[in-house]
Amino acid sequence: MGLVDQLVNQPHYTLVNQPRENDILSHKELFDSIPEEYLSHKEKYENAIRKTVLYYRLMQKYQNYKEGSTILDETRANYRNLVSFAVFKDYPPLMLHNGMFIPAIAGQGTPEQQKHWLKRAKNMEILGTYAQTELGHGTFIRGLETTAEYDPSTEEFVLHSPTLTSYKWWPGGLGHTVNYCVVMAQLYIRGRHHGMQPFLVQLRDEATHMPLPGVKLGEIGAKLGLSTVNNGFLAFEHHRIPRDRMLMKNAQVLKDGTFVAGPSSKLAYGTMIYVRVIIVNGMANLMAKAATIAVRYSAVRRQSQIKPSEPECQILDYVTQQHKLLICIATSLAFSTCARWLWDVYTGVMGQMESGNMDHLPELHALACSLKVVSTMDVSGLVERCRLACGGHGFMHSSNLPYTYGLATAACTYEGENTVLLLQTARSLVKAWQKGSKGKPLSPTEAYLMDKSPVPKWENTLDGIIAGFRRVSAGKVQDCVSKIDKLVKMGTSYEDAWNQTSVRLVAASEAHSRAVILATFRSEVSRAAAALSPPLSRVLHQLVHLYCVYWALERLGDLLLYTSIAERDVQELQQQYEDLLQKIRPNAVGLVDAFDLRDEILNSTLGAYDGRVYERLMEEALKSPLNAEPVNQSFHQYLKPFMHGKL
Ligand SMILES: CC/C=C\C/C=C\C/C=C\C/C=C\CCC(=O)SCCNC(=O)CCNC(=O)[C@H](O)C(C)(C)COP(=O)(O)OP(=O)(O)OC[C@H]1O[C@@H](n2cnc3c(N)ncnc32)[C@H](O)[C@@H]1OP(=O)(O)O
Ligand SMILES: Cc1cc2nc3c(=O)[nH]c(=O)nc-3n(C[C@H](O)[C@H](O)[C@H](O)COP(=O)(O)OP(=O)(O)OC[C@H]3O[C@@H](n4cnc5c(N)ncnc54)[C@H](O)[C@@H]3O)c2cc1C
Repeated sequence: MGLVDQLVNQPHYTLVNQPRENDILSHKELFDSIPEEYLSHKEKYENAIRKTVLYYRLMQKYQNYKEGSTILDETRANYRNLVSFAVFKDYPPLMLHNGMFIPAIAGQGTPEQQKHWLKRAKNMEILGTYAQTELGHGTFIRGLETTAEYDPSTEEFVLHSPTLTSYKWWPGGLGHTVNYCVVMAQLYIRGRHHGMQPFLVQLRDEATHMPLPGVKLGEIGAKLGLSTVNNGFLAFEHHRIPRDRMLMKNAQVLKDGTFVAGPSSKLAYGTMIYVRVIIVNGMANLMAKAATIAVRYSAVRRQSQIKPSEPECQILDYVTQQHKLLICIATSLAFSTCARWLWDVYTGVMGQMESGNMDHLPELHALACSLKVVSTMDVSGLVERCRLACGGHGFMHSSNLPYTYGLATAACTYEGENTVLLLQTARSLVKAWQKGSKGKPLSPTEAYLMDKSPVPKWENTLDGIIAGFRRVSAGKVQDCVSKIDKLVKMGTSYEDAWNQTSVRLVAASEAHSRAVILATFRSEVSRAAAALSPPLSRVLHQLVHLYCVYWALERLGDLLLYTSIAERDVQELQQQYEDLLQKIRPNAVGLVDAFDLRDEILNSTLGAYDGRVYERLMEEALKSPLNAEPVNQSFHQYLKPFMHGKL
């Protein structure tokens, strides 16, 4: 399906904008009469549960899960991601149920386990989360302390949290919502350690919802965002579960305690790769939402004059405002394009692994890490830029930009903290360099590292810019390898040499990611454009061009170091950029309208389609409980005595 077909006809569009009678968003009981900002911490959660039940009941009614259609396809349709923005400004308490619990069973369970548990989970008969992170460890998975000791005499695993730092900490929905979870624990059999394995554990009684004996549960408290996700803590006190609760698709434990290893110990980490792939698309959606809000507001808002003789102009006519916002439109398209490309890579590798071929897993891991990092890093920064571009009204919760920032920035940390994941990709790049230097073939996305041709004359074209970013990445990787080799030759251990080079390694990893993103965005749009009308093809190519030139200007230092770009090229690039802003400006509102995000999904006083910004801001202000009375009781209780010197 071409790019714009994907844009306009993505599955979720058919689901979200389906005929009125089936339209979930037409059910107004899903929405809040009182803005959730005015609810207490506890009320917010309870209201979120109310809406969750309504939302899922409607989803099950309207979004018929085709038997055999995997949760991966449904999630890919963006359906939940987009429509849930309408019902929940933050993510719902069941975000992890669909986002990780079900995918973990699908990816780690045997066919029998999938048959039994996936059905119950998809029918919402049980609710689950994914419990890996602990109070003391998030990144360093091998350092996690929760244990699962196999007892062959009873054919059970004994789960235990030996220390406070071993308490599971963060899993969404864990506090008070879910009654099951996939727990990642260190497996021991007769005192021997068999690595991290996934266990499907019941936490609460299915009838009373009371925590089971030996299970301690609670929520971790107020956070920067995601206030309705009910992130919680979990501790086990020698809690016993049957042997068949270890998810045994990859590794198995036989009745007598024999451990049968899987093809790779890293397969237990497979759910994280899947989620990182999904996050890239989620970021594209968040960017589309913020860009729609900020661009529409910038078309409505008039402020100051460009010429004294003229009326106040749309703030979108300021080139500085175009500089802030047009890259946001291009960024959303870039990441939605890359997300579909990465999803196809993911499904391809999963298919190969089903037949035992693990060869492409390392490249997929490196790609998933780097694209998850760059998409979350860029979108967090650009959503904040959208907020700032809307002045004071962008600071209002009713604009929905602060919430959108919270959703984006959280993803810089969860599913692998960004620095750590860039170092993972760097690990892959250094290994590729070392492999290529021995004449061995490299993976398709890393093959450019071995381009030893002389640095060509710089060209201010898309090909020239993409080739330039590849030169930067290859140059940075080579510098890292040289520094590490030099340190090791001086007697430094490889590990210390790696750590001393890690700032450069992170930069090399980001450069590689940008080279992949620019090339993918460009090629996918070119492929789609062939099927489009000339005007549409032209504007999409303008966005690709803007995206490439923007990042070339953002990374000038690197290009000056590793390519033959000269001063006059830079001047020309800057002019190209400003010309593109001027060309795209007339289509800016049409482009965000093409994201086709309904008012209910935008959930924003500034981004509504009718542009009645001021009326909506006032409507929302009057919903504040403080506006229910002209004088608040605190005047009589505190201020008046204080002002009269009596307090
Ligand atoms: C807007 C949002 C949009 C959408 C959202 C929708 C859904 C989202 C749903 C849920 C998201 C919400 C909440 C998030 C939930 C979580 O956060 S779950 C917990 C996530 N935690 C992590 O990601 C932990 C990060 N840490 C790690 O991954 C690893 O510890 C490490 C990779 C950093 C280091 O691992 P080590 O064991 O130390 O090993 P290493 O020596 O570095 O690497 C060993 C080899 O293993 C390879 N490898 C590592 N990880 C993987 C993997 N996942 N898959 C495959 N291979 C892996 C690595 O490459 C090494 O290989 P070598 O050949 O080089 O040895
Ligand atoms: C909103 C939210 C939801 C979450 N949901 C879940 C969930 O549902 N289930 C779950 O299991 N977890 C969940 N998490 C936890 C999340 O996966 C962890 O926070 C994340 O993996 C980072 O681990 P950490 O918090 O221990 O930070 P650390 O790993 O302690 O990182 C702290 C700092 O140390 C640095 N650092 C750590 N290791 C290295 C290294 N090797 N090299 C260089 N620098 C390093 C990091 O870069 C970072 O700057 C969630 C987190 C958030 C914020």
